[in-house]
Amino acid sequence: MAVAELTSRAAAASFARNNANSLHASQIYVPSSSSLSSDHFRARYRSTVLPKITCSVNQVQNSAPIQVEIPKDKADCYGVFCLTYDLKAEEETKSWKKMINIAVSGAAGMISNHLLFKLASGEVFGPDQPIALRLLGSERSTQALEGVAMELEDSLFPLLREVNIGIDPYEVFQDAEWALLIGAKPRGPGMERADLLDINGQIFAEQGKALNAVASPNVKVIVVGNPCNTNALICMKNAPKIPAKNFHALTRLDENRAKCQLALKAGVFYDKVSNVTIWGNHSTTQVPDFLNAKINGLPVKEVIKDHKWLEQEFTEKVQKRGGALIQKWGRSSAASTAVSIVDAIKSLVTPTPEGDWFSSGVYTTGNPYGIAEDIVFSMPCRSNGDGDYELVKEIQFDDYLRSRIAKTEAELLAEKRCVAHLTGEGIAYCDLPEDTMLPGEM
Ligand SMILES: NC(=O)C1=CN([C@@H]2O[C@H](COP(=O)(O)OP(=O)(O)OC[C@H]3O[C@@H](n4cnc5c(N)ncnc54)[C@H](OP(=O)(O)O)[C@@H]3O)[C@@H](O)[C@H]2O)C=CC1
Ligand SMILES: O=C([O-])CC(=O)C(=O)O
Repeated sequence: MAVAELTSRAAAASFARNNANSLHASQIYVPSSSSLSSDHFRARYRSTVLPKITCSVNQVQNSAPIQVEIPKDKADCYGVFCLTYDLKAEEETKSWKKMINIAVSGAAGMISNHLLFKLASGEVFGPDQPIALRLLGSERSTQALEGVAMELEDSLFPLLREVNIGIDPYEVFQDAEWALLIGAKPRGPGMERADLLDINGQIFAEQGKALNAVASPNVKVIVVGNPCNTNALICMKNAPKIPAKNFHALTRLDENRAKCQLALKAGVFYDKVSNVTIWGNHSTTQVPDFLNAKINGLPVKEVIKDHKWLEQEFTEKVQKRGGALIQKWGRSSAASTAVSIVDAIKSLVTPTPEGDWFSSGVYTTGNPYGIAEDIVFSMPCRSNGDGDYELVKEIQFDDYLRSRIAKTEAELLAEKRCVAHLTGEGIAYCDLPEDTMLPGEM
């Protein structure tokens, strides 16, 4: 075994951690690899001060032990990702953009298991955008997170340059430019919706504080964990340094579901359906808007003449699609949710096609539709591809759409009152209008 340069504590520490079982105590050898030449690699080590255990690393040829420090927790780089390639040293990577940091919570969960591999493949941010993944789990999922990191290692993604895993959001969210907040407690049998709001709200309050403290000041946050609108509001309220506009609740899955149903009814492929807005809450009060939606550039109501179907069957099908899927699959949508997260991010980093828009749960303050201020509500957005968005102004309303919007708005206002203790707005008072459901609970 030839000896790699052990100038890097991180590489040695990582190697030690990953190989501890197969090595003699206190004797750790670093494998030979041409790719470990000092010209092209330098090891990276998170600057966080961590509790340490030390072990010695022997170099085979001179056997002088090197003291390396192995962080006790998991908030450090993982395995092969401790090595950072000098991107400007190679012809094929010279033109790549600066690496971006993407934090993902619930990283050992089902949705993440699809999403992380899409992010790492380049499908989301493009083939010249190297990324670092910062994966947040909990005590429960520490082992599972390592498993995820191992699969990422074994996938040999050229664009994936760093993976950090950890259980402390103040470490994992460090310098995050995107935060995809997926981890949340599922509603258990007999659990009141108010209890779910409280338990998950606490998670998102904590994560908001952590983002505020350590993330990039312009971090874009997409909240997926349910109830995602109110979780996004809580997260935002606990992160006053981050622009409120940067917080999104994922309703893109609902938009995709609506497009699918409209395409099916009209007998066209999905790509002919555009301008679909989901209004309001990611719950069974959400409003899939068929008044403004188009098929082949024509108003949906001109193409689908069965307006009763639109008002009743279509609307209910979209609202309850998550539950229908759980009944078939035995678990909630994970792959299609991951796809919709990809769609949501791409909609922010690429210009919206002329005349079209996308749905996202965003902060209502200043909205042009007369929707109550200070909640997170799904609305039609456009982006010029810089990560930001604007609300679409040219929207029609009729009595049906207004009355449906009022219902989902009332639900979100009630949810907000229920989490006042987590948004810094006083004492919580829960008067949820009825026990409405998450899409997956039907
Ligand atoms: N907005 C949308 O369109 C959709 C939202 N969802 C929501 O996304 C979330 C994740 O779904 P999915 O990945 O399938 O779920 P999983 O149960 O597979 O994973 C979720 C992760 O959440 C974490 N978690 C569970 N309980 C708690 C808790 N008490 N405190 C903190 N974290 C917890 C777990 O991470 P760990 O063990 O590391 O703590 C777990 O890995 C759910 O809230 C789901 O309802 C789902 C589909 C669509
Ligand atoms: O309730 C859930 O976890 C599932 C969900 O949000 C959906 O499928 O839209």
